Amino acid sequence: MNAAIEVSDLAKRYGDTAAVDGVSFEVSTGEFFGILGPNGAGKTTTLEIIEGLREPDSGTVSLLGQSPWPRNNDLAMRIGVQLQASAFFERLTAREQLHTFADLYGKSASRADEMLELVGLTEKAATRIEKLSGGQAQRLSIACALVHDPEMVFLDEPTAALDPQARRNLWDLLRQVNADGRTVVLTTHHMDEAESLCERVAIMDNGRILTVDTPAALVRSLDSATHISISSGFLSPEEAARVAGGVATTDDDGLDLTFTTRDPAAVLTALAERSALDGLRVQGATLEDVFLELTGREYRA
Ligand SMILES: Nc1ncnc2c1ncn2[C@@H]1O[C@H](COP(=O)(O)OP(=O)(O)OP(=O)(O)O)[C@@H](O)[C@H]1O
Repeated sequence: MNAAIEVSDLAKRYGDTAAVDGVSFEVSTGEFFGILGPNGAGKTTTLEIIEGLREPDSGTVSLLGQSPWPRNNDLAMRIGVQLQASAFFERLTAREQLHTFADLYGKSASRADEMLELVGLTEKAATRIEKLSGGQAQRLSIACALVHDPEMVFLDEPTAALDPQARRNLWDLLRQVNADGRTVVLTTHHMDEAESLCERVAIMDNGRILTVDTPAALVRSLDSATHISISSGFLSPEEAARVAGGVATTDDDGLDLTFTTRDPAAVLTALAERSALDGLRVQGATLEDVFLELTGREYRA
């Protein structure tokens, strides 16, 4: 594995708060890596230390083979950091904003326009920052992070405060950024975002990393049951018991008849044989179940 980032035993305190408390992980070149955790878990602090924006109390970071602290220009040219929309220059249009960033990095105006196109904002080029929607502003901030063609991009909660459609559009953009060969590291408190985008996820809570793996492996490691529901009223209790057939428990709340099983194929086959598939829903374990298993707490972002 060719590590783009190596983080070892990182720690950072703010007064009594151990914001980052012994964090270690590696990210390989070209990987889409996520740091997932609830508010205050320490994601932003970890990211800022890796980006070279904050000095750790202890521990080491190797970013593209170099130390990000104190800041050095070589690294600054090779990484892209998505700024919060509030960090934009005031009163500029989207195009002026991006041209200003391109200029700072010694890149051409045509490169800036290409980035505007990439993030789908060409039509909004002449719109002033304060008139952009939340999703458009987020996309512009991603364009700013990409304008100097960095090898690696850092995004801190890139889809916070977006509606579901805008989030999905942004996911497509981020997948494309990664497919273009860039290493992408993002923080998120959305389980579904981590599950959908990231090749590997570090689950963080109270300044510590609880586990790091692919979302699929994390969910598989739970060995948890699958819930299969159909609408109530299509099967008698006797038939439901036959479908369960000793491999499932049943629960009927008057709306849904739910089978909980570790052998979903058997239950689905028995339901299909009876043509009892009305309102079918199949729910496997999710990263939320992984968080619950690791912390004993429900996940609340
Ligand atoms: N500049 C600071 N001064 C004091 N405490 C801080 C500072 N920055 C962060 N903290 C505290 O450190 C802890 C970790 O914060 P951090 O912002 O890294 O978490 P996070 O996982 O990114 O959370 P969020 O999703 O809410 O941004 C929190 O308890 C926070 O209150």
